[in-house]
Amino acid sequence: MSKTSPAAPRGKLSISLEDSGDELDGLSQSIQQLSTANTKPEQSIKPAADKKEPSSDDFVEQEVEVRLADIQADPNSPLYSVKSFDKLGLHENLLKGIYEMNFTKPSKIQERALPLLLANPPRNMIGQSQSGTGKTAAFVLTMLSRVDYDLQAPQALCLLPSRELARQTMDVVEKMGKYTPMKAKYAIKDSVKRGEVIDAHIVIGTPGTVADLIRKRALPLDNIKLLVLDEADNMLSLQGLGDQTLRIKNLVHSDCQIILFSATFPEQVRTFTQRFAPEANEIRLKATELTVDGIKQFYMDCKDAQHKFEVLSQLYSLMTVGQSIIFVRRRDTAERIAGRMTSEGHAIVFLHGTMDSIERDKVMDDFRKGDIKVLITTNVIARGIDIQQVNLVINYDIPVDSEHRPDPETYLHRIGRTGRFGRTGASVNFVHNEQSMEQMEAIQAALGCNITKVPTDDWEQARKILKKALK
Ligand SMILES: Nc1ncnc2c1ncn2[C@@H]1O[C@H](COP(=O)(O)OP(=O)(O)OP(=O)(O)O)[C@@H](O)[C@H]1O
Repeated sequence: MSKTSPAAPRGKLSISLEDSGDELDGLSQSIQQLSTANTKPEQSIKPAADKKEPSSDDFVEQEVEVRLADIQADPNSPLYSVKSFDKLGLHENLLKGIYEMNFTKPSKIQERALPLLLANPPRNMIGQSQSGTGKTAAFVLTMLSRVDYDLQAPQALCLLPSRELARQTMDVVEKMGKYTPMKAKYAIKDSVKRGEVIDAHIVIGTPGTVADLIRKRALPLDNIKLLVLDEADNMLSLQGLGDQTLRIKNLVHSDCQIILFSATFPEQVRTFTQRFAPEANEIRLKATELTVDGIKQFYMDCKDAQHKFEVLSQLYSLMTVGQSIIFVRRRDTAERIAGRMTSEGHAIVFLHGTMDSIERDKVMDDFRKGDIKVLITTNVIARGIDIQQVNLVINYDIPVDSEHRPDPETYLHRIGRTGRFGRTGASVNFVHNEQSMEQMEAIQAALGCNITKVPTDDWEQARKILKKALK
């Protein structure tokens, strides 16, 4: 695959996503690009058969695009960039895939990370950017650019924390790689037949299954030149998947390019990430830059645990919500609340980690298609899941870590299921006693964000506040 490669950077780079550098100079150029970018690439690629009469959906889509263009022209936005995709050193077949996905301009993380990721000799990367700002495209395009399509063997291995995220990432790989001869394969539960040896160029999986396949010699690692960890802080956390991830990393060549991406890199994993990906180029956010402006954050003060359910039920009776995700701490709570909501006439499904693969896939597919509007779940899908129609996230239980300490990272990932790529959304936290109030306040202080009260005794007022935020 021929590639117009940008000049390789000299030495290690450490960038803050908010540093301005050449951005102001590029503003007028960027506005010019926007006015042409919106029409040019899509028109040349979309087949004529796609043309149809405008429907109300088109107007919604157009509105988002116009707003997105404004946001992408704002130097303070994480979606801002000065360059177009054509200037990032990508192969034309990948550009075709990108434009067919209706991406017109890169986001800040894409613009900054891609030239570093594609430079030769390959260099490790630790990349941080807010939720919903397009990190997936950055590492997917790197995998698709780096593999040798003439070699039928796994060359890029992408590890992520959940089956659902693996499936979503595969979808992006297939769309972006549509005009390449790439082969990609899952390494998730029930995806590889007994006796099968994976020969796909790109492998996407969860660490447990990947480790298992390596042990069974079903996943050869000799040609792996790229190891990607999405949700890297989670993949490296010692209470979580850190052990398995480290074992896998120790089995790949020492000169393999290591790419770590996440919206969060808490202090306690920083040293470990730097050891895991030595000499990496780093793109970091400050603690105060982590929240996404488009997500309005609220809380509702419930009288006790029982009242939380009444408030939830009332909320869904009064509000017209697009799609929403309710997060709870425990699997049994998810099932119990789904049962009670269903008996009260609300259409809701649950998803958690002990369900079998077929059930999980069906729930997620139904929710993604929009057949189901409300999903209640645990932290299993707190990270990475991208469903643009989700405009409300409810923290039925405030997120805490395994030692019951407030967990700002999980909070950020959970609320980040809405407000994707410049869209607006709302999150509502339920507090019901002193402890949960303190936990929420600790999260608010850690992130320096504003969480506004919505009354539980004046539903007309509550409806107004939330309706405005959900617009
Ligand atoms: N340049 C772009 N132009 C338009 N849309 C984009 C662009 N890049 C990404 N998107 C879209 O933005 C959404 C969010 O992207 P993505 O899922 O990669 O975010 P993320 O940064 O990985 O978020 P998270 O931290 O939650 O995992 C997706 O729907 C994706 O298709």
